[in-house]
Amino acid sequence: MPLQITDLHAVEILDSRARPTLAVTLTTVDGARVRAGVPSGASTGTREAVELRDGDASRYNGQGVRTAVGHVNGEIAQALTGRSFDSAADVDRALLDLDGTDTKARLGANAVIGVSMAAMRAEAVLAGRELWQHIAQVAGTTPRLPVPHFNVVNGGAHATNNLDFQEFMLAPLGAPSLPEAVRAGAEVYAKLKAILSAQGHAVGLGDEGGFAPAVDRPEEVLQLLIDAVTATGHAAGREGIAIALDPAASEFHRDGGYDVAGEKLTSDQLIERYEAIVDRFPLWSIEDGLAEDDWGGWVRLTERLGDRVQLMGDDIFVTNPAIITEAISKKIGNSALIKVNQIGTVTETLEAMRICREAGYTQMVSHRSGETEDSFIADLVVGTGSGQIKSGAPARGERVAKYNRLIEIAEANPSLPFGLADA
Ligand SMILES: O=C(O)[C@@H](CO)OP(=O)(O)O
Ligand SMILES: [Mg+2]
Repeated sequence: MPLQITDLHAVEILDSRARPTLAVTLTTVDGARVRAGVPSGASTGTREAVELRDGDASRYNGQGVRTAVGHVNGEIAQALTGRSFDSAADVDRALLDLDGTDTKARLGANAVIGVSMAAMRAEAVLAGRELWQHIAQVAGTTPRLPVPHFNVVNGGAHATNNLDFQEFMLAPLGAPSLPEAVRAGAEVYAKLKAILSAQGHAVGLGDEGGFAPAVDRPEEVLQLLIDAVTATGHAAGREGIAIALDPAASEFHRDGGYDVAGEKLTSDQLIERYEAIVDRFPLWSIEDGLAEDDWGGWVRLTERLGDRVQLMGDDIFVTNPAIITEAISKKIGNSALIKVNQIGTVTETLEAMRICREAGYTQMVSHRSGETEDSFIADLVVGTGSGQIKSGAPARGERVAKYNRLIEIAEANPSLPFGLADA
């Protein structure tokens, strides 16, 4: 069914960090009316699509996002309304043509992704399908419920503590179902809070809803997580709850070295540190273990640890089909983090995921540290069957909106498989 847009409208709203972002409402001639909220990162890769954004909270001036909102309501609305598109992918192509840059810097990647997400939603409504079912149809994939990855301790750019590693996640790989995985995550989260409190730590939260204790050494945090897992009666490891890390190493890569808990490490020393961590803890995945510009280090990291753990590229790959293709040819990592606003259209996101699938790279769909209540990524992960999602802690509305949508899909579709997908 053709997609004929009669109205396109953006409004400036707030993200979960009290910074401006935008929501786009799209109406079709058939009366479908859908909305999409645009997320925004803090530890962004330098090669991400370029959003028109404001500065940090202290420099909030509303100018960047206001410009993006103006582009949706002006130039983009003018170009798209009244036209009939064969598909949401056609809308994405029109957006790319209209922007005319490689990075979406002119119209703003945040303006573009908002319209793109809304177009995919509208197409699903017109096809009479749930969004996840429609995405599976468009991508030619087999739907599956993912293992949620709960970021329960926040550091790096997401918290004001001195912890250099950014994310410590619980991955209930052994859970029998999605709702049970969410329940397990919530149980351990509550236990971790109790353990931290009992040890005199503050239990304030970082940007993604995880605790942000004043602990510097990553190994100490990992031990706390394992204590919380076992104290709730779960097995620590792949048969129960495993651990996933996102050190976000670009953020502590300075002057050619890596600053970890007061030490300056070379790439190889940091790789050795990861090997020791993998020996000692039930770690199953490391995202951005090295910096985005340390491609040589990434090759060695993959040689050393690629058979033992998932090595996922986020800042280094930025959901970019061309960069992922190059990285695959250089045997860098074995997995990609997938963020729709990193590349800027849903079509290119699905293309990045297809390239990964064909190369045997696993994929994890991800939120951003600045989020809205939009749960698009829950449908994206189910529809593409990629088997893994991260959406922060099992707390805070903008994070649980995604987990709750997954529970809703799981309850309504008991025959959907749950768990990791084959690479
Ligand atoms: O590094 C990351 O993986 C993300 C999401 O957790 O953080 P940000 O959105 O700040 O880039
Ligand atoms: Mg990351």
